[in-house]
Amino acid sequence: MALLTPEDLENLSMQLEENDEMAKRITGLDIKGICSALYGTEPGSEKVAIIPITAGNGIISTFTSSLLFIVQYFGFEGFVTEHPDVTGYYEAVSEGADIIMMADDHIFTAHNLRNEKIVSNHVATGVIYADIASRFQEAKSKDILVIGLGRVGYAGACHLVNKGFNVYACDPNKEFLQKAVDELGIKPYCSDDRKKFSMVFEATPNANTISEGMIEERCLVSTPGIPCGLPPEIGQKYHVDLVMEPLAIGVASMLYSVI
Ligand SMILES: NCCC[C@@H](N)C(=O)NCCCC[C@H](N)C(=O)O
Repeated sequence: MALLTPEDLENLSMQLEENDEMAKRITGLDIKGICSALYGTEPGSEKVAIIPITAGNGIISTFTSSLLFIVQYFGFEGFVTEHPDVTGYYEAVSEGADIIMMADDHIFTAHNLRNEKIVSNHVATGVIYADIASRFQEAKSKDILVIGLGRVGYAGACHLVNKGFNVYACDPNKEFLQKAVDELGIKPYCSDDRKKFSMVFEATPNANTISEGMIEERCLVSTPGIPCGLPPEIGQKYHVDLVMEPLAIGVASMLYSVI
């Protein structure tokens, strides 16, 4: 899994506001509205503790401060613990945190101590980006393309199947693809079919995974992927609406899913 870098998190406020406006324009709902529709929840007085974690590759300089900005943007009270790791956990609980957020190099989690709900960033991110793709108001069918069936893509594909969409998917890993066919009943996407989509959920850590043979003239691409899977020239040529942001949309989904 590619780790975030401080460069990914630069101008987070501007990226979040631009994507919030884009989501509102093309789906009719802003990110808060999509999260509420997804989970049937609304923020209350939950207090969120964010704990820096030194394991593995260690602390990413702007990660916890970015999380604090995001938590507050979505209407929660939040604080970053003074200490990392176990000491930070003890501090968080002692300070009355309702929700704990922390990440090592493998799992980024939100855990609600009051209702015991817990979620990983992979699942929460896959679900919300897939949901955004499925809400394209100009879509003329329920056909939707999922590119990438790893932990994020699979969670998104599962959500779309449950919502009743015709899910086509592709992944270079044939085992990932077969698992999704067997367990979710998705249809393998083959570029030879020359089928075009107006809704694409892209969940790969690779650039340029979207080719022009895949997309309709009016199309929504929704992706948490870094780098972006949509080549800029194709985005311009097809007037693609792109929802892509490195951290905040997935974090909003995590928070609303555990309250
Ligand atoms: N959609 C967001 C996915 C984030 C994930 N790819 C990542 O970089 N995880 C590593 C975070 C490490 C944080 C560090 N331990 C800290 O606490 O600063």
